[in-house]
Amino acid sequence: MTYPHLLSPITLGAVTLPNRVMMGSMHTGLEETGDWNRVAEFYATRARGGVGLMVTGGMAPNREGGVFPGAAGLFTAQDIANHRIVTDRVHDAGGRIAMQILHAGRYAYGPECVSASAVKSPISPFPPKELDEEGIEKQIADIVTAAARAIEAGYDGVEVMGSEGYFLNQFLVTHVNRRTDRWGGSYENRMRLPVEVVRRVRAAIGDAILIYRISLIDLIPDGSTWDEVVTLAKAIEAAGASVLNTGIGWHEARVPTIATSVPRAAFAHLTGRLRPEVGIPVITSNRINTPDVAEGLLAGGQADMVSMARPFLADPDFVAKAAAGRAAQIAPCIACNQACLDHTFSGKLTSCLVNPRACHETELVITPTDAPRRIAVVGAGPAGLSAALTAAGRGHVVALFDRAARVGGQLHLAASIPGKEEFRGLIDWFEASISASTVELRLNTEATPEMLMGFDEVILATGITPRHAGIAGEDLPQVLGYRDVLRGAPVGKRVAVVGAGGIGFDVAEFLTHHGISPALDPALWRREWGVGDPAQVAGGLAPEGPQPEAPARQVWLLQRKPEKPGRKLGKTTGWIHRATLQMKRVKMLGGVAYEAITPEGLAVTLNGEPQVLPVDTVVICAGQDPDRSLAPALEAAGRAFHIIGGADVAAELDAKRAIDQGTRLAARL
Ligand SMILES: Cc1cc2nc3c(=O)[nH]c(=O)nc-3n(C[C@H](O)[C@H](O)[C@H](O)COP(=O)(O)O)c2cc1C
Ligand code: SF4
Repeated sequence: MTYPHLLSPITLGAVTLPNRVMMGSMHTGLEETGDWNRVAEFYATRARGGVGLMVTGGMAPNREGGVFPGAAGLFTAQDIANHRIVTDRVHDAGGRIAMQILHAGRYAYGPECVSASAVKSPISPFPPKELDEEGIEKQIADIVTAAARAIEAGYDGVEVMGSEGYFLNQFLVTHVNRRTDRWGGSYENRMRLPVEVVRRVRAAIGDAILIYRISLIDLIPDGSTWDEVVTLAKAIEAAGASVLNTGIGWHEARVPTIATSVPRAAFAHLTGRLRPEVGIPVITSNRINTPDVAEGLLAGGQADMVSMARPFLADPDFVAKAAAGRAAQIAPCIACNQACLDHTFSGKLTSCLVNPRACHETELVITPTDAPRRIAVVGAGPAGLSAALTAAGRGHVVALFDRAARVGGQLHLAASIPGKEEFRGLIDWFEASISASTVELRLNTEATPEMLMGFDEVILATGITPRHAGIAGEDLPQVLGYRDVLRGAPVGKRVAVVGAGGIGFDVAEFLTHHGISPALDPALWRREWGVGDPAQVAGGLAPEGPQPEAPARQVWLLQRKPEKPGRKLGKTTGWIHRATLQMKRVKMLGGVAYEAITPEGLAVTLNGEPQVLPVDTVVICAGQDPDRSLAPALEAAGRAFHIIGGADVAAELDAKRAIDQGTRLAARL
């Protein structure tokens, strides 16, 4: 496929971009490391990959507006000099970059946070201080100063963050803005702050690019109406913005907006609705992760540009590969959030499950080898595939063995879960990358110790074997392993899932679901999560609330630990899995002592009370053990080997760790 729309130039103010792809803003934590060479290399790598325009992660305009204490910003001459390292490197690489200014308002983590009114956010422990007239003036002045400094530091423009429920967004809605002065009350008054900010930023930055990120749908009660969004967009255009980028949902919204279970381009129709209302270009965003989807949106008139944020963590060369007819080799963002947003929210540096080099460009350096060796990799799951591809890319001679007929290992199980279909894209990418590489792929082949003897290095990536739960009656026919279930074994109507880790949750989602996956059907997904039309109801939440499909089965999700199931799920996605299972009326129970599986069901003791759960099927998700069955024979033959992935640590299936470990091992062989 070719991408004539995506790869056509567009002019924003004084700057002409070579294509219509923008890397959306992502706070990575890199700036806070103080290693500016590393920051510069992160962006320069993506500039070299051909992206039209990049936006930095949100920079604080002042201390009170930082998302967390110590959030980076342009406060001193040294800060400006540091950012200059980044912009110089990006420009040398032929790229363009704008700096996002993000004032967090009541989302700022700290007692100094400020907002329109003293209305605490449900996701922050800190009630904000209500700003007085002088305080508002100070906030505007600080944002304008940050913009002017960004230009001084060499940025091609700025993005003013006006969505996701941050400071400027907070002034727009009566829910947070209870003021009666000229900054509150009528919509004209409530939008005064963002419009004034844009007007003064424009005056401060000359003809540089000015992006305004506008919230198209707040997904909170009493959010903006569609008429208000359009009114604001027109006023922002008149105030001097070059382009409107779109934001979706406040952070406190209880609707997922970027998770993998959100359909691709689920909100692009709203950008399409805004586009004819304004004269400046509009950018669409969220869950767009392939050039085909992006091209389709532009060709269909939904937007003038496409923002992709996480896809540029997964593959810095997205645009270059699309342009070169190598789209199948673009490492896909599977929207898992495991190494990006989950890291951000745990105070760790952002990276990417698919691409461990993301934000580690200066540290995880993969160079050609000057001593090519023969390397055998056993197991074509994520660990083995990553090791094989990295080693072959460096010039080693690699053979990759797997007893299965396809590469992917446990990724196939993940891909079978409704809402995790993106994993198929990851398998496809591995397959395309292996066939474009020099790796000798030996599928349907059970590697034996004898076969491995002639190699210089042996890597065991043989994965896991599921563990038994140790419950009496586990050998009865109604007891199944999770692998059998996910591969399609018949299951009854009332099911106990034993073990409520990530796999237990996945299995419960699989078992309660029937019909098409909502992730593949935007209308179904919107109904399931209660997303309405912002033109009908302020904020865009359907008045009738979420309307999930009836569950296919009654499921009990059980764990021994006496805590609420799901504690260990991803920081930013755990709530989505819990909410999904609640909608499917799954009974999630902790503190369960398993007594026995009998023809009548599963006998347990719960809160000291013995009882029998009347289930016809029991699915065991009790963890897994490393499969190192080849190790003893190799050891006996005196053959050294490396162990990676689940074969190394099998506590929880962890593709992020597997890919990272495989890549890092092969980078140093
Ligand atoms: C790790 C991470 C950090 C982010 N930080 C910001 C930010 O600082 N400012 C912002 O406007 N959006 C931020 N976002 C949101 C992205 O710009 C984007 O809207 C979102 O990831 C959905 O787009 P995507 O599916 O293309 O990734 C962040 C997203 C991620 C994953
Ligand atoms: S960690 Fe997952 S969501 Fe984040 S960029 Fe990588 S693939 Fe995408």
